Amino acid sequence: MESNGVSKPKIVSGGFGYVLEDVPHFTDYIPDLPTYSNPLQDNPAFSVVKQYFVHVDDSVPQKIVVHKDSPRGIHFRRAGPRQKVYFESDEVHACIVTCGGLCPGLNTVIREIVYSLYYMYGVKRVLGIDVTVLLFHQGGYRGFYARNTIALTPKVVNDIHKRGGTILGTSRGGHDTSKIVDSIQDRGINQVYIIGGDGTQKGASVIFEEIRRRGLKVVVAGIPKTIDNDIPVIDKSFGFDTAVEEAQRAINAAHVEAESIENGIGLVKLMGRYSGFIAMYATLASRDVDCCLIPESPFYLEGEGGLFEYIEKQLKENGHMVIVIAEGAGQELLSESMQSMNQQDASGNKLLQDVGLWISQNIKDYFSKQKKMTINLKYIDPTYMIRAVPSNASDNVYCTLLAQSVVHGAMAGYTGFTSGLVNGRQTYIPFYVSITYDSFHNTPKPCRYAEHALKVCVSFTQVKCECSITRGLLLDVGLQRITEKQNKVVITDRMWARLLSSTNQPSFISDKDVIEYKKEYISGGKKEEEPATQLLDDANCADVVLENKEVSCM
Ligand SMILES: Nc1ncnc2c1ncn2[C@@H]1O[C@H](COP(=O)(O)OP(=O)(O)OP(=O)(O)O)[C@@H](O)[C@H]1O
Ligand SMILES: O=P(O)(O)OC[C@H]1O[C@](O)(CO)[C@@H](O)[C@@H]1O
Ligand SMILES: [Mg+2]
Repeated sequence: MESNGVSKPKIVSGGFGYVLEDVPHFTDYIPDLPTYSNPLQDNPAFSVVKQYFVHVDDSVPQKIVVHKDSPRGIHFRRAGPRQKVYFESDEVHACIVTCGGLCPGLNTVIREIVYSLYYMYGVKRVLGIDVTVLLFHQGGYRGFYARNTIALTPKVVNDIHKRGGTILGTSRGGHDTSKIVDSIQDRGINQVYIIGGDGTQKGASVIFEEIRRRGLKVVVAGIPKTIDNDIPVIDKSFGFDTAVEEAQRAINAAHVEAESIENGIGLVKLMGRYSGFIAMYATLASRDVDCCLIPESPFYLEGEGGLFEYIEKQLKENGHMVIVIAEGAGQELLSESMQSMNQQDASGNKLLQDVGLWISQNIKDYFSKQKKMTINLKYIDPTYMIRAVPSNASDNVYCTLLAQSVVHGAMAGYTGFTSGLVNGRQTYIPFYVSITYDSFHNTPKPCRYAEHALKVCVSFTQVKCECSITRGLLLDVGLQRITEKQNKVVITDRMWARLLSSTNQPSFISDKDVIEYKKEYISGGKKEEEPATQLLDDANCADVVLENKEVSCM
């Protein structure tokens, strides 16, 4: 199972191109573990449910739109309770940690993990990794090094879902794998629930590898969190709906302001560092927005087809307009006109310059210099408001299902996985480690040539790469399902077309650019193949999955 101390993906192949990307299990590295009957079978709430336990062979397809001859493609293990569990109730010592930025629903997930452990599995020892009770606020991974934790009981977490934020606190940076695993071992923790975004899941994955290397019976399970909805594979991230709903209030205010004054422009900046999902969905939901600018769709200001021309036209025709801009949009324009900051946060994420202020100033300057018309621009920045609110009803239900699923998986002895919704079904998605084992150079360094082959043949543990660099040697490949790349709005997809047709804004791209974009993203040109946008009705169509045979990467 191991290559250079890193576990390989568990891939199970079946008929008609069926591939199961399975999750690790204790039995992969600890022999002769005892099993126990699942206590849920005596729980009156569940024992009446027909076929309550998930069949061992149940899996969920990643792509549900298929053609007559499509192979069955990639599948994930279906989440849910198993007949046999690998822990006795009083043996479990669980802990929960929240990392990265805030997101509506964090407290709901914490609450529901505690409730599921207590009331479904009779587990009484659950810790929150948190030292916010002390002077030094250090939640997140940093919290592992501090000696302070908080005991989480149903009473403690009873009404936390009504509050925004996370009762455990959070942090960026400061991930030290061996210190974290030492702390887990010292405290006798055997189930670690890690709630966080792409960075957090990468951190969880290396924690899992270290735990496995030490041969510990400790589950590491992730719950994906990101307000930007930039985690691939899963349908959408919890808190996203709440954020979009909250953004409506800012857009409404911008619309009211703009409408009430001559040549009024309401400009709203929303979160979305690299992915414009919040801006796109908030725009589609509102119908008052005349222009939506996102990181995935480059735009320009001056000249024919530019933003200024469109603003002028809108103001002449309607007397007002509303613009929504994602925080990561137009960053290349900003760095052209301002000194590039190149600063990073503690986790290494690039700190962005404020595009909202920048674009407001540019619009004002343009109209005052051109003396074309007097405009009235109101800039609204609800950035943190949309993520600091408690989760709405549908996100609360979603968080509950995620939490219950992750607890069922942990009790069943699965580990090294993230719990996620795929095509409306709860699943367990393996972390894997983002590594390509380059047997030519005999190093675990990622080999970009092999990664290229991986793009074509993602589901197999070995590919033979014919490129001149690796000279036909076999390469072991692994990929980090959840964090291998960021989920982004695909601007050649139907959803972005729907947005363009609802706002009537210019697409800012020429036909030539579209052809180039398609060449790069769609036809497997120099950039990787882009997945269809998640959250789409036409997403998740089947790709052709190649046979496990030689793949040319040139
Ligand atoms: N490659 C990595 N390996 C190990 N730990 C990491 C890695 N990337 C990030 N982390 C750790 O994960 C934690 C959270 O990362 P980050 O601040 O990027 O937030 P995130 O989980 O991506 O959430 P958000 O959605 O807010 O960006 C930090 O403590 C960081 O040190
Ligand atoms: O200011 P903070 O807390 O680092 O978080 C800001 C970032 O977090 C996110 O919400 C999620 O990554 C981004 O959209 C945003 O840029
Ligand atoms: Mg992140």
